[in-house]
Amino acid sequence: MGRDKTSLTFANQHLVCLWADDRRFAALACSFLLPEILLLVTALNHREQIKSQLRSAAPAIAPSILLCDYAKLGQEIADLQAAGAQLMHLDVMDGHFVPNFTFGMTIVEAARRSTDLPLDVHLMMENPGRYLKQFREAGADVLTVHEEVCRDQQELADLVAEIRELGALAGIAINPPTPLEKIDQVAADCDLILCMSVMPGFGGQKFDRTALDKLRTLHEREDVDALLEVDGGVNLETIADCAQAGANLLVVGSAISSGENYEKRFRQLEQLIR
Ligand SMILES: O=C(CO)[C@@H](O)[C@H](O)COP(=O)(O)O
Repeated sequence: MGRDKTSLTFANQHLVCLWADDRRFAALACSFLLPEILLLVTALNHREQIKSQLRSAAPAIAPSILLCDYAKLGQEIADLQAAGAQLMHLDVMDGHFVPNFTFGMTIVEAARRSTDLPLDVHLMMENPGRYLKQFREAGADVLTVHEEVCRDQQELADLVAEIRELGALAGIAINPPTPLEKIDQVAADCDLILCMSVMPGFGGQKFDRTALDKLRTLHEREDVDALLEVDGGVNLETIADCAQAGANLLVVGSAISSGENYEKRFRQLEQLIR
């Protein structure tokens, strides 16, 4: 993507020179640039469309497929959608950043073929920049990277820019011990902020209430237009507090997958946030 940006800037500078020289050359240069411009416009449109879809659904439950039965993934996703899900949350774990493995782009791609709902892909991994394009091509609509894997806020900002250029919503996630100051310079320029309410890696952990203060602070910041998401230990006891604190997207894993009837569990949870 850095290369694309450079080539665009380079081409733009030449366009200006050529325009001064000869308008026919400028028109020719324009036609070379058209595919790049169309790609940028398509990416922008997709991102805006998914963002407004999620904004109108909010507050929305984002079921995590972490604990689902992967032998029947398509059916699990269909059942969650029938129960009322308006997006799916997919947890990618690399065994380095978190002490657990899950899956990569093949499962994201399988999920993509199973539903038209937005796929919210949480990258719990080192070096996410290496794989952003592949996850996007597999069908991710939201790509969330962790602050903790970045050297500094500039690296985080670069990942955000790259995700946006790929046409996905750019999310940044912070673990419970990470203070909001660590994302201060990027918060106003991303599409989603995920406040983890457990240390990432496993479902079924106890909710950490420090996430609520972060959500409240972000919700009050006028310069932050990002969707606010919370993940970990969100269940019948904690979901109302999360919504009240300003969470737009509430990731729920075990509180849904442990129940036999997804629809009933969905209704119970939804009643607490409406
Ligand atoms: O990211 C994670 C776990 O690290 C999750 O998305 C889990 O799937 C949430 O599971 P519960 O805490 O709701 O059981």
